[in-house]
Parts: sequence; structure tokens; C-alpha cells
Amino acid sequence: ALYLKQKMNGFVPAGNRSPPSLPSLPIIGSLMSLVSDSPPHIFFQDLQKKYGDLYSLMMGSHKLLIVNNHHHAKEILIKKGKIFAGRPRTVTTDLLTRDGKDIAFADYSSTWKFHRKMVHGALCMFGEGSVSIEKIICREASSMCEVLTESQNSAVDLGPELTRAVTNVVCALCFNSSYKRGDAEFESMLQYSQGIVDTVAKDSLVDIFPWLQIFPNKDLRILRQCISIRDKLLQKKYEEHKVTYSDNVQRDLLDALLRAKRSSENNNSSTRDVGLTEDHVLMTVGDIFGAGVETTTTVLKWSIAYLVHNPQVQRKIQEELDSKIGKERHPQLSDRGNLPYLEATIREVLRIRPVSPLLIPHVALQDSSVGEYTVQKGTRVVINLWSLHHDEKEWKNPELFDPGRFLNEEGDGLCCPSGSYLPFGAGVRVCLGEALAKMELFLFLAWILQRFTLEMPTGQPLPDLQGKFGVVLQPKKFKVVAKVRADWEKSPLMQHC
Ligand code: HEM
Repeated sequence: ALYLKQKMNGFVPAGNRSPPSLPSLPIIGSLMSLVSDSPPHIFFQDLQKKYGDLYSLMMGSHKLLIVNNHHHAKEILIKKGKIFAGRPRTVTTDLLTRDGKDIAFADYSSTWKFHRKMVHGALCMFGEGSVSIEKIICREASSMCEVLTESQNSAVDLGPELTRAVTNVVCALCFNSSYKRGDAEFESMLQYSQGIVDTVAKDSLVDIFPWLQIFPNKDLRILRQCISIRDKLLQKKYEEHKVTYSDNVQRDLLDALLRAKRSSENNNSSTRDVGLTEDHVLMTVGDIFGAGVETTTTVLKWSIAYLVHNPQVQRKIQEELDSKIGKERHPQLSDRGNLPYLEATIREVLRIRPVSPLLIPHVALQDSSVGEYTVQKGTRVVINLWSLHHDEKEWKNPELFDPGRFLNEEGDGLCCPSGSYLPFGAGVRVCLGEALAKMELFLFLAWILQRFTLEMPTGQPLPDLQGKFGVVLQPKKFKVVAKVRADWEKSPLMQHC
């Protein structure tokens, strides 16, 4: 109404107006309009019918801009990436990251830029083109195949085994170490990770109304306990590394961070101003675990859920593996270009069930605009990746699982049929582990499907495909049977793994 009044009076220049907004009350904001049985990404998608694909709402005293189409998303993430590179401070993420001393939840600053650049450099060192990361992933894939062989014909929840494999890859990168099955430290790590996933950044009430912290709160208590266990473990690894650290060798990410910290302490001009503390080192490693394990494991679980729902897709991947790799050798990273159907399947899983359906919220660091609308400094921006990946204008039958949509007409090469696809985000805050995650997804799935066919245990219903919304969108637990494929029992490779 105010806008119309202003416009009639000629106060508002064309293209200078606020986005449509949900009704809001003082203190509670739009909370009354946000009561819904649907998870937030689906609810926000539904609200488009009433408010259009860009609208705002109030969460307590914070203004949120909800973005549901890829043109606006790219304007925010890429074209105006630096303006929208901030992160909101919340009670739970502040607890998790010692007030934003990590990468994912830290606000945009020179320390954050330095951190990100350094960790990016360290990950690249192990990245594509380097043999060591491939060796690490293949070692874990081989160990996983061994476990599947032992348990074949019985129904197993692959979740813990996938988590162990992915955790060990991150452990090797961060600490140059790995865990055996059943290791006590590893078990406690699994427990605290799940506790953090269940409680952090869910836009829970304490994040909307920080003063609620003064009241007893079960989620916050669990989160504090999990963080305390995580911190003891990180501290232990840190102390061990300090003792064995040498300037001449860089064994892992923790060494790279130690070196950067020492360099900033020695007043090196390139690092002097960024103030890298012990907290920064610990929280950065914590971040890589937090962002690197649950996400990749969840995509693997979704892949398996969709493969048992779609045995024809599984068969097609296996035919591709048989014809391009055969049974005489293991899949390698260099096979990636030759296995378009497997790659297309991974892309389709990332589209249909984005693990991070709302990305991580961004914040406008100055007054700006999106499309024809103005956006005030401090506005929190939520990119609804779910809407982008299920947009009927961009995707034919978006709810249909169809890897073929990512293949060219000949079916022998990859394509991206729509720009409405950002599983790792984009721009300044794009996922730091995208290359690593893609290598893991490719190798783990190729190794498993080369040897096994995944099926539902007799009489069991197919896995639920709706998912459980939290800091990542996870499938509910399900069991599968991993059957060794015909001719594979006798294969020398099978004996090897
Ligand atoms: C399939 C697996 C993964 C998916 C789908 C994924 C997706 C994402 C998404 C959507 C974001 C948010 C981007 C934004 O806010 O605009 C993100 C951020 C991030 N990811 Fe990933 N990720 C995956 C694996 C990994 C791995 C393996 C690592 C670590 C090695 C990692 C490290 C990070 C970090 C540090 C950030 C924060 C970046 C920043 O704020 O500057 N991710 N990821």
C-alpha cells in the first residue's frame, strides 16, 4: 500500500521497489504465515503461487529474501557475488564455529578470503591431476567392496560404511590418517556428526530469537555436547601435528594451516593482517569435516536409493562399465570422460535431491537490487535450489528421475539442458569441495557397480524418496542387498578387494 501511495505521488522511480512480502507482525515477524507441514524448501516453492518467485518475509527481526529462479540466483551469486557474500550470525552456527572462525559460516572479510584461498590451494594440491587423492579414494572404495562382499546376500544399511569411507578420505586430507571399522574414536565421530546435523542451522527458534537461549533447550544442549566432543578430538590432532610438524614437508591440510599460522605470527607481510589464530585453524578443519562428510555421504545414499528404484538405470551403468573398463582393472579417474551415463546419473541425483536445498544463507553487505526489486543491506538471502532444480519451465517432468536428460542427442556425451542447475552453488561462495566431491562420487559408485548389483531385500518396500530436512536433505534409513554380479565371484579383482 505504501509503495502504491508513493508511486501515485511519484516518489518511487521505476524499478525501485521492494519485493512482495508475506504478512508480518512485530517481534514474531511472518512466523504465523510459516506454519506448515512441508519442509521449508517445498513450502517456499509453494509460496511462489501467491507471491511470485522472489519474495520476502520476516524471521523475528530479520528480513529474508527467498529466491526461486535461476536468473535472480545467478545475479546474486555471480554478477553481484561480492555484495551478497555475507553470512548471517546465528546462535547455533556461532557455537559451532567459535563465532565464525571457519569458512562456511564466516562473514566476508580479509581473514575469510585468506582462509578460503589457502584451503583451496591445499585441496588443489591433492586435487585433480595429482595421483594421491585418487589413491586415497580407491583405497577406501576397495575396503568398502570388501565389506560388501562379506555381507553379500544379507540386508545391510550402507550408511555407516559410506560414512566411514568418505570420513577416511577427509581424514587423509586433513590429518594424513584413517580409521578402521569399529574404531572407538570413529564411532564417537559418527555420533557427534549426526548430533550436529540434527541441531545446527535449522532456523530453529533460538536462531530467530537469540534471547530464548536463557531457557532450557534440548537441541542446544545436544549441540553443545557434540561440539565439545568434536573440539577435544580436533585439539588432540592439532597437538599431535604441532609435535611432528616440519617446515620442509606438508603432509596434509593441518600442516598447511599450521604453516600459515606460523607465517602470520612471524609477521610475514602477506599474512600479517589476517590474524590467523588457533581457533581459526581448528574451526577450518572442523568445517571441512562438517561440509565434506555429510554432504558427499548423503549424495551416495540418494544415488543408491534411486538405483534400487530404477534397476534399468543401474543395468545401463553396469553395461557402460563392462564395455569401457571390463573386469581386468579397477575404475580410475581417467575413465570419467568415457562413462557419460554414470556421470549423467550423478548429475541427475544432484538435481533431483540437492543435499543443500536452500544453500547456506547469504547476506547483502550493502544496499543493492535483484531484478527490478531493491534489497536493503543486512537482508538475508535464501536461494531455493529445490525450486531451481524442479522448475517446470526449465525441466521436463522435474520429479522424474531421468539421467538421460544430461546426455546429448547421440547419448554418448554430457550436456546441461538448463541453466537452472547449481548443486554446488556458484560465485564467491561456491562449494570449496566440488572437485573432491565429484571425484569421490564417481569412484565410489563406479567401484560398487562394477562388482555388485544393489537390490531391495525380499519383501521390503522401496526406500522413501521424500527425505528428512535438516542442515542437509537426507534420505531415511534403508537396507539393501549387494549381490556379487555374475562372473565376478571368480574375478581376480574381487579377490584383490
Ligand atoms: C556432493 C557433495 C557436496 C555438495 C552437493 C556441496 C554443496 C555445497 C553448497 C550448495 C554450498 C553452499 C554454497 C553457497 O552458500 O552459496 C557448499 C559450501 C561449502 N562446501 Fe560443499 N558440497 C559438497 C561437498 C563438499 C566437500 C567434500 C567439501 C570439503 C572438502 C565441501 C566444503 C564446502 C565449504 C568449505 C563450503 C563453504 C564455502 C564458503 O562459504 O565460502 N563441500 N557446498
